[in-house]
Amino acid sequence: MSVLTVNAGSSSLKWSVVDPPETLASGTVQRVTDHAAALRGVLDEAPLDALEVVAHRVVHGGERYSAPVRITDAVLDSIRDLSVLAPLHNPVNADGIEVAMEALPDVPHVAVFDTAFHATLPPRAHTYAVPRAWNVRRYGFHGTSHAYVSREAARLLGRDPEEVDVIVLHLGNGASASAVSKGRSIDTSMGLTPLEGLVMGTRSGDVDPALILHLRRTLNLSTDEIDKVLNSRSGLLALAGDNDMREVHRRIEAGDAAAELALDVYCYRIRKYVGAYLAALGGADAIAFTAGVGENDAIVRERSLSGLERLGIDLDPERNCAGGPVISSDASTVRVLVVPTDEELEMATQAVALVR
Ligand SMILES: Nc1ncnc2c1ncn2[C@@H]1O[C@H](COP(=O)(O)OP(=O)(O)O)[C@@H](O)[C@H]1O
Ligand SMILES: CC(=O)OP(=O)(O)O
Ligand SMILES: [Mg+2]
Repeated sequence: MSVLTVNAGSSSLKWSVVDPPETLASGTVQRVTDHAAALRGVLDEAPLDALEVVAHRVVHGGERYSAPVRITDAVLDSIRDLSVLAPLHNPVNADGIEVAMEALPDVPHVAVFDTAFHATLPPRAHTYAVPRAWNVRRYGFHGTSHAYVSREAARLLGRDPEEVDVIVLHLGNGASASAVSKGRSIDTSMGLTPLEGLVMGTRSGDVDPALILHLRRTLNLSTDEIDKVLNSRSGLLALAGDNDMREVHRRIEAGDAAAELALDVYCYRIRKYVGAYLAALGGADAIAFTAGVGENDAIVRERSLSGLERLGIDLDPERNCAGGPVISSDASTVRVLVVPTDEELEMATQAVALVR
């Protein structure tokens, strides 16, 4: 019995065939522009015998979905309706579902939502101080990854997830931080949409909300233009000229001052969220770095957490360069970890639990 997972991210299409906890095959199509075409290619090549279920990553589940759900036409409609709150993701997630359901009509298809793990946010963390009638709130994203990585972090500490407080730093093309207390997400940096919080490849993260008014009034930009700039042409891309952190480092080595500033802004934002979540949790047992940048980039990890010894955070430079799993010194009261995420395995496990 096996599960096909489809993870249509903002910059890539990741897939795997999993027989939990075993991954039988997997692949990534990078720099995807046409997710539907890319998925058709994957479906031609992936080993799909004895397929039991297809698990689809869906970024925004809105108010309605706080757990995985079997996909029906009505579910697909509501995923499309939520596109306005996740413009880089829900449309391609929905396209992927349509392609896969057409190609594999005889197996159940399950949506696993990025927002689900953050359904436990307390009101003080998910409420914006704006009129109630607007019916907006913080949802948070990358939840499948934050769930998996916070559990893995507890395992590395040799403790039960219910006993530990962990800060997870998911640094991919999209990036978010979360505060996970005793297995439950209590705060996270992305908000109503995946735009808020950390600096990302092409997204600004936190800005003064009045920036949008300022742009409308002074540059006369339309809502769609502002949306496009903040989501697709900001972040590292705007500051350094490239959204890939590896290229940012290459430019810094070549003496590029703009790239140096971009890295500085990126890491300083992470540092501020770590401070905020240490306070929210009342201290943490561990900080876990994950996703493309978090798992591979020792410089980002060092820049984000250096000089925090007074907060109990003491990185070991050699362990950090070696890539973990433990990268803090023995004196560090907060253990700093590198934990490779596995959204595919987590999605597959959740989908199997739903259909069996
Ligand atoms: N060795 C590396 N050093 C620094 N950054 C890296 C490295 N490898 C990958 N990355 C970064 O990781 C990002 C992709 O992360 P990933 O988690 O796969 O993102 P997504 O799921 O959003 O597509 C790339 O944009 C790149 O900047
Ligand atoms: C929610 C989100 O930003 O996802 P990704 O990092 O895959 O773009
Ligand atoms: Mg991702």
